[in-house]
Amino acid sequence: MSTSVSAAAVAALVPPLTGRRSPPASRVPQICRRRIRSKPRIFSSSPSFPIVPAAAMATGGAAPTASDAGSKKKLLIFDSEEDLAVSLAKYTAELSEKFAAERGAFTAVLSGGSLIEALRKLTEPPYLDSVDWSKWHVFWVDERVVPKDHVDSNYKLAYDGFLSKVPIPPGQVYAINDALSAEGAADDYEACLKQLVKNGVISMSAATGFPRFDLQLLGMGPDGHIASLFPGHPLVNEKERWVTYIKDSPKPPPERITFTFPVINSSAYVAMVVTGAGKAAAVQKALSDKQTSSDLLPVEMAVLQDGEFTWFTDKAAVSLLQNK
Ligand SMILES: O=C(O)[C@H](O)[C@@H](O)[C@H](O)[C@H](O)COP(=O)(O)O
Repeated sequence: MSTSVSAAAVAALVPPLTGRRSPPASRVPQICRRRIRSKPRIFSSSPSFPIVPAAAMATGGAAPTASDAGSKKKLLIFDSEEDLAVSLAKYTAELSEKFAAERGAFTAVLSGGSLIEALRKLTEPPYLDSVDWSKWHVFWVDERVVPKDHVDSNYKLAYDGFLSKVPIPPGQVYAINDALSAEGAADDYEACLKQLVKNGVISMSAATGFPRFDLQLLGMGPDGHIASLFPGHPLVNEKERWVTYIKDSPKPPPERITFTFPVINSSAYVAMVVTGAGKAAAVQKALSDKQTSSDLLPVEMAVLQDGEFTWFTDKAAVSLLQNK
């Protein structure tokens, strides 16, 4: 398992990304550290949730382009988790190819939880060989403040289930500094991101002034939380910080760091991977026509400024939706 170094080390060690070339792996240091029918079903829950043609999905043909993005939302419903995993791998691989070609790097953000298992097809043929893993830069939307070899660590979860099986240069995997307090780890991670923006590895959103990650792969809890942004917690209103911390997370462990909504909402692409009946009520609220602004779940506050937001769901997760 990789070890981490401080964010400050990135400034000195990660070379700027120029043109279409990413830093050679050797020069990059350790981090700062259904059976679906043949095609997924695409569902529109309200006029504000437009149907996007399946061709725009990674089901074949060209990968989606940034100019296609706008602020689109799509809901994909799979008959099985297996089919979801197949589609998610293809979607992710095509975005990797698109961003690697356009900017010489692909910035991918992971959450913890069941998302990692849903990414398993990326570690198998054809993607194991066809994806240009040297272009990947991996981040966490949230992390538990525990040692990286702790059973609760999102880094460990991702390393064991995904990162150890694909040849991403270790220096392009940005884990938190687990020697620091929650406050310190959040500051350190934000400093790391700022340095990587300076180096051109992470894009900036001209529209929001926050970093614009190429793809954020997120999960949602049964209570509608995403990242470590929980319903009713003041952190959901953070407008300045890129990364912040929580010491009273209702989901254990209590101490975590998390991206803020301005960073999540500046993404180019978000894949929201949600399966199981336990999440059906939150999915129903999030995709219902009757949204009220007073009691939004965190997942409802994930509204991209200029990007494409795709729900990857199974039948159980959408079982409470009408007209599915
Ligand atoms: O560290 C965490 O706890 C996660 O990042 C968290 O936001 C997770 O993604 C959701 O709770 C969904 O988890 P499941 O998919 O396992 O339900």
